[in-house]
Amino acid sequence: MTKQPIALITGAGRRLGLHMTRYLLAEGWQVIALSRSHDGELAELATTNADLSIVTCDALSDASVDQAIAHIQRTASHLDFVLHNASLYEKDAAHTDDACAFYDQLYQIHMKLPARLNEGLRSQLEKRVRTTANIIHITDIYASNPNPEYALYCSTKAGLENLMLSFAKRLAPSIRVNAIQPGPIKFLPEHSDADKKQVLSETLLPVEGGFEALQQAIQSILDNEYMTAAIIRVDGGRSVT
Ligand SMILES: NC(=O)C1=CN([C@@H]2O[C@H](COP(=O)(O)OP(=O)(O)OC[C@H]3O[C@@H](n4cnc5c(N)ncnc54)[C@H](OP(=O)(O)O)[C@@H]3O)[C@@H](O)[C@H]2O)C=CC1
Ligand SMILES: Nc1nc2c(c(=O)[nH]1)N=C([C@H](O)[C@@H](O)CO)CN2
Repeated sequence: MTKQPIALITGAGRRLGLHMTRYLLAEGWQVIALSRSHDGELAELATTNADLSIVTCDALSDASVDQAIAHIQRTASHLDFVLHNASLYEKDAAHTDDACAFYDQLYQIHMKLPARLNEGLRSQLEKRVRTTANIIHITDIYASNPNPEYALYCSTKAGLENLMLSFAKRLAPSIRVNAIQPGPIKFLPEHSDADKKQVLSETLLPVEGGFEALQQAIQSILDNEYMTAAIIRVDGGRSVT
């Protein structure tokens, strides 16, 4: 009897992470949702989905990450997919008084957490039920062409992309590792109308892509057994303007 595939999603509490949690559950996956809190829509979803388990994980706490990895090592018989989605997106100018602490946070969320999960859960990924296991690093078009207002964010997303290449080399052939570079997918509430207008004016397809656009790219990577160490842009053409 084939066992059910299991996915682990970081930052699953809202937006893309929550969207992908819902999508993979609907596709018949078990989902381990890493989140800083057990409340809101994710907790509500877990009350009606036996295939969804929530694991507390705050990238800013080594103890929290240690406990999350140990819990998954103890309880997950296998893993088929890890989606590194967790992220912090703030301007450097908002952190003139705490730039060092802010940089540390960006490193912990965008680089240290993914690297620790990839290494810490390697044996579960080797036991996958699918042909190959998959790890996808969600980076940003800004990893290749940074927005100087977000220099610290962009540099750690570039680091996340470089980590993808190393893990693709280290974990082949049983585990495939790829990156997706989103463009203007879904603005945050704090984006002003002027910000949104400016960004879309620089985008060949001048609309927000929506989480479904990323979902389709993720599914295409999962379905393609010949993809590893690839970087896929989903940006409405913004990166070429
Ligand atoms: N939205 C867009 O247009 C774009 C998005 N991207 C990338 O796509 C991915 C998804 O984007 P989006 O959904 O907008 O992301 P969000 O900005 O909404 O953040 C994603 C999640 O990161 C988690 N997170 C934040 N801080 C921490 C922390 N200290 N420890 C653990 N988790 C943390 C939160 O999960 P929780 O609350 O569950 O803890 C949050 O829901 C991100 O990696 C983002 O950088 C790239 C370019 C454009
Ligand atoms: N963690 C996040 N990273 C990014 C977001 C976001 O909402 N959360 N949004 C963007 C912008 O939409 C950008 O693509 C357009 O200005 C970038 N990264």
